Amino acid sequence: MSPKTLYDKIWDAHLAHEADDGTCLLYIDRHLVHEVTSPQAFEGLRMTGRTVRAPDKTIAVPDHNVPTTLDRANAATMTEDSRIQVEALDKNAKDFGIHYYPVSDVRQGIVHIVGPEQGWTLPGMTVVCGDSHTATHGAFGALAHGIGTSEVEHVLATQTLIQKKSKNMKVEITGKLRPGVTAKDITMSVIGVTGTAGGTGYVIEYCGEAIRDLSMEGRMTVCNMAIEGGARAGLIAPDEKTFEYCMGRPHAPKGAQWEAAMDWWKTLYSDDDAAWDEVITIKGEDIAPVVTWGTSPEDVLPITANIPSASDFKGGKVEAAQRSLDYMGLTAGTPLADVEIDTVFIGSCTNGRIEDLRAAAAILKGKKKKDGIRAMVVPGSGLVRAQAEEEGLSDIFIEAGFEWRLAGCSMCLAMNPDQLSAGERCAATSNRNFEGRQGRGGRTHLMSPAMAAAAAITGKLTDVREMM
Ligand SMILES: CC(C)[C@H](C(=O)O)[C@@H](O)C(=O)O
Ligand code: SF4
Repeated sequence: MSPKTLYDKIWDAHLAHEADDGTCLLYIDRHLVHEVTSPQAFEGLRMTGRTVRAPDKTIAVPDHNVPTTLDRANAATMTEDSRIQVEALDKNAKDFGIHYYPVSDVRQGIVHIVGPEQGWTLPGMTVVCGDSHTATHGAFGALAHGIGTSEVEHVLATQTLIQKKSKNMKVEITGKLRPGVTAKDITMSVIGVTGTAGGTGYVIEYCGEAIRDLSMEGRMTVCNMAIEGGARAGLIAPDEKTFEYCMGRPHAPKGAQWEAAMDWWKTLYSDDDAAWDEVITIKGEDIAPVVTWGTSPEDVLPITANIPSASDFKGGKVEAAQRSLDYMGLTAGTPLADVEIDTVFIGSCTNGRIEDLRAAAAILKGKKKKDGIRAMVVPGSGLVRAQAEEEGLSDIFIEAGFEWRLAGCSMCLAMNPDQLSAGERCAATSNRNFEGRQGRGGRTHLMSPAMAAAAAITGKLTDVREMM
């Protein structure tokens, strides 16, 4: 048999049909659904009298529009548009008989945090969701694609997806990370190297010692941002950590089924002599704690750097850099560590898991946020919130002056009441920083949870290593 990459193996195992022009039909193991990209898809089924083909493999949860304040059970906390979308999901989940975690359920949260947490996401699966950050699930060695609303309807109706095969890219992070450097710094640094278009046409497999050393939470952070680098999906080969994370989860296989699954999961790695269309290697020791200065995730620099000038760039990027600097209200040459912030947001599907909250709490313990800073921690799910409370992390956040919220996408994007106002500058642990992402005129600097916590204390972008 010819050698295969992990992507090739999962692809081949799910290929239902291949047409002469290379268009393929893939079988889908898990379909995750949220309230933003599903209403028209369910409407499409209704209009044509179709049902959901595999309700047992279809899992829905509202996340983008839900308020995160304690009074959110009161519908008046939502805008009209949000309420319509959430109520539509409530109704569609009931009418079509799919798995559902409503706002009132402690298991509710961001779809990409709930899937793995409940054991829906497992190695070797194909996972889709009408959401670009479905890439997150690749951390389990699952082929996880974001899809559009018409594809959501197609998967609901047929449990298959029309796809063309992508190329294989290997991104290897060798050796160890230095202290203060996290999964978020890895994934942002990779985009700093490849650019936001570098992954276009590829599925990326992340590997190397620094990736192996990451927890499952960290691996999810890395794969989460594969899409920000333009890739179709991100993948990490499953290993003992993956199996241990999955074992005993509510929807993971049990007993003999677990053993059978393990037989397949253990074959899920890229063969030694597999062919790669592109290989990128980064030394773990070369990665620093990074922040973004501009309005694209590729605008990444170590926290010790200065704000660049437009003339540092070439071609079309010159104008883009100037526009970014103007929008961000930044002056070239200023040290990044001198940039003052107004707001801190710790959360999102990139960094809203328990380990992220632990990392932020470790920096904040016994300290207070700077006066005048608005700071919030938004756990990625109700279960993350409960665990953080049990571990005493919520007390650390509250004593430091943070708001301790309920689960949702929150300030990651401006679709719910948690938003920046014009000109407000935010240290954010999310994954996108384009103009208006967190609210019209809002300015976003992306970074790790530990870096965001450090910024809350000083009121500026801060090198977390000075606080360790
Ligand atoms: C609303 C949704 C379609 C969108 C996505 O696909 O990523 C959102 O989750 C985001 O992060 O911008
Ligand atoms: S947390 Fe942000 S990136 Fe993740 S799904 Fe929600 S809006 Fe998208």
